[in-house]
Amino acid sequence: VYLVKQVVIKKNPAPYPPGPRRWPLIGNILDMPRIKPWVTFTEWGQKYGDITHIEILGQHIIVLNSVKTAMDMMDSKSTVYSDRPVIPMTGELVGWKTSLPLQPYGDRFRMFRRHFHKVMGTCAAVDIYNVIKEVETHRFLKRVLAKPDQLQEHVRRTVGAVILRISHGYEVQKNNDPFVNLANRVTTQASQGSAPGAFMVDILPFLAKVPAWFPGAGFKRIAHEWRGTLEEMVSAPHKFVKDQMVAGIAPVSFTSNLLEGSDVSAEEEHVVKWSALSLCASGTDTTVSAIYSLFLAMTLFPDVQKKAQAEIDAVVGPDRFPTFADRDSLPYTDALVKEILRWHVVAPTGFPHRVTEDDIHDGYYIPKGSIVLPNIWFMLNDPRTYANPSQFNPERFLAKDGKKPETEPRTACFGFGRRICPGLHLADAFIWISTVMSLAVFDISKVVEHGVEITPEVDPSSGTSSHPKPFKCSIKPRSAIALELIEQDAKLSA
Ligand code: HEM
Repeated sequence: VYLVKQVVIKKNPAPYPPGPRRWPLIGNILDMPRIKPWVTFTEWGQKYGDITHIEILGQHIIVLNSVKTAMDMMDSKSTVYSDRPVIPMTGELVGWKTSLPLQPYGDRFRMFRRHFHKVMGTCAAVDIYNVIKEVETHRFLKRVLAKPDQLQEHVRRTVGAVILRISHGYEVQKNNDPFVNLANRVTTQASQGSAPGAFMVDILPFLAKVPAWFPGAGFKRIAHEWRGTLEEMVSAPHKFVKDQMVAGIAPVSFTSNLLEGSDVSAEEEHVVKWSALSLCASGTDTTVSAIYSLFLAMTLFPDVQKKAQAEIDAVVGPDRFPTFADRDSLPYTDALVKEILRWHVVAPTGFPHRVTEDDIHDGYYIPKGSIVLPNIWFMLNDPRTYANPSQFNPERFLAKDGKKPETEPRTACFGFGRRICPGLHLADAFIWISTVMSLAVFDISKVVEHGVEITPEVDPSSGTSSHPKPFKCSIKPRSAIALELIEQDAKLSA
């Protein structure tokens, strides 16, 4: 062992960052958490510091536990820290490697990012979609009023409707819309498939060669089924746009915008198709999780709800819905949205970046090919940054009595560097309008069953996007005027 150590130390230009003890051959394979990985990553952070290193069968994995380190690596050295790893299950077997989230860093990646930047790269660019969000959120409130016990389905349907309208100009007409259902299936499967440690083939890639009938190769059958769903989601809505364009009735959308013009090459069309898919897939599950967590927080923290409602009542009054034009006048509600993004961390371990060159960071050796995982959950629950991080307290984001607001969660929750979430302006606006319109007209509270008040459990799921555990809550109109507002027509005028 001593001799081996000598060789390693000689070969490497610096030591690896500290981490759990590695075993011969298997390295840290037994240390890699499969469930709620952010809990273990946080323990590592406390034990080894902000940069932890593990190795699994020669694959170096670096876990980061502070925003500063994540920025220093993935922002400041973004040319080296912006690739994506090869993910055997989701990327190769299911086929996601063609989409933006798994696109290798390079020219095609830049083509994808240009598309996103054009359509949603600034607050002003996403303003165009505000009317869609307001109208669809109004429709959401109507559905919640009719069937409050189906909250999660209503959130999924609404987010799916807005995203599909933006990506393909498709207006969801009725319950059980085929494209919304398809999009939901695709994103759920992707989230399950890409959770760190969920599939053994991601740790032992040679398993990909095992035939599907082989005992233990159930993952291959799953991959085959998921690939079919993915391919349908890439082509079916795209065909819808093209048919509409031929008929001259296509509304402006991400896809129609990028397909317009006489000569779009086959390669360009391919990227447009997959860009729109990336938008739908990455934008739906994440936003659903955030909006659902808003209802969980409001069930658990009635005082916060009352404060936000008091602010909305004072600024907007009871006779109309709040709109985006009111945002600057509603600082507490704005702080509430920040606290939602901090308290329920939608992407607790971010999305892995891959290092394309050897690097020495803070005196530690980060070899080429390392996978970097930011522990975003801890970054947003770090007591060095947030006072009483487990407490739900929007006021932390308001300046008060000479005290500065605490750090914006958006510095971490949307990821880092050149891979930062390209949908962040859209997501932020969407969560804000859902919050403000819902609280304007509804009281959300705990349900009472057989005389007993049920307190929902806070138990977020594992997965690339983490969801609150399904819960029951009571959702009732706040007043007769609120009921009237909800029941008004919700027409799409844009
Ligand atoms: C609450 C909502 C959302 C959260 C918390 C979130 C978070 C994230 C995170 C953490 C990443 C990984 C960044 C990195 O690699 O460092 C990401 C990537 C991405 N997000 Fe989001 N996101 C949200 C909503 C959206 C929306 C609405 C869209 C599209 C409209 C979207 C599109 C994407 C895409 C395409 C990527 C891949 C970017 C790339 O690989 O270059 N996201 N998001």
